[in-house]
Amino acid sequence: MLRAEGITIGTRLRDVSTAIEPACITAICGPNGAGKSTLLQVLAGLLRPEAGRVMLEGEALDTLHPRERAKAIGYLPQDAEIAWDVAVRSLVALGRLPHRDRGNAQVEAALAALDLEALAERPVSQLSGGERARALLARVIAGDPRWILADEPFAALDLAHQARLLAQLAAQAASGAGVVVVVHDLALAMNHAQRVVVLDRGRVVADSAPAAALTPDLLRAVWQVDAEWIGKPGRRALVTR
Ligand SMILES: Nc1ncnc2c1ncn2[C@@H]1O[C@H](COP(=O)(O)OP(=O)(O)OP(=O)(O)O)[C@@H](O)[C@H]1O
Repeated sequence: MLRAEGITIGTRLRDVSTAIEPACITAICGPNGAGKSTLLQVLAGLLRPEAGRVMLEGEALDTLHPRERAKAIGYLPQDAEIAWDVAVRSLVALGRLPHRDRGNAQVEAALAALDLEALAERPVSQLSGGERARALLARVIAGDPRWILADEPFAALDLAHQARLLAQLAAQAASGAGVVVVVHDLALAMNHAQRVVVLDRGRVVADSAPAAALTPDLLRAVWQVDAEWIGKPGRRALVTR
């Protein structure tokens, strides 16, 4: 379990508690500025809360050695910058740093999972935005973390690569990883997450199975939109009125 307990950071997060479970996909949703990225950074141990704490599998996250934390948690920031212009394969291999091994098998598997084999020798400066996003995610997956925290991983991806990434994240969850994604696409959360945490102005306003969390009433209260879900479970679409 990855547990946030009473996290407060100014008005960005106000007494936020949630328990993220392994072996499933949790979506964090909410309007712009709701605190989603802030919460993800806190869960990754990259931002210290003013009050509250994060517990990773029963231990306080801030007591773990940074290398142990990096092995356990793979974090993909929103708009990640790449400091060095290395080849894609070398970038993905950086995901093995906490393990202090080359992890060739994991690197090749991550390249394949994100459809990057043909780009493996290309310098990252010569990638499109979506290709770059896939390379950064491959770096996270190559580290084989027990927890994957990804901030809007689908934002730059075309439809085919979105579907492929979803399948990849679902496979990681099926093999036991806890997957947390920040998403704006509520249909994606509804259809593919097992759990949805909704933030509004720094507070948790829903934390449950998607259909119970993303009700038309909540969409109206939080996003100020009149909308309804159509279609069958697992294939829902959101229609605004
Ligand atoms: N470094 C910072 N210092 C102070 N306030 C910040 C900082 N970064 C973000 N904020 C503010 O904290 C609030 C939450 O920001 P956050 O990035 O977590 O929102 P978000 O839900 O991820 O938004 P978006 O959907 O626009 O990406 C916002 O009001 C934002 O302006």
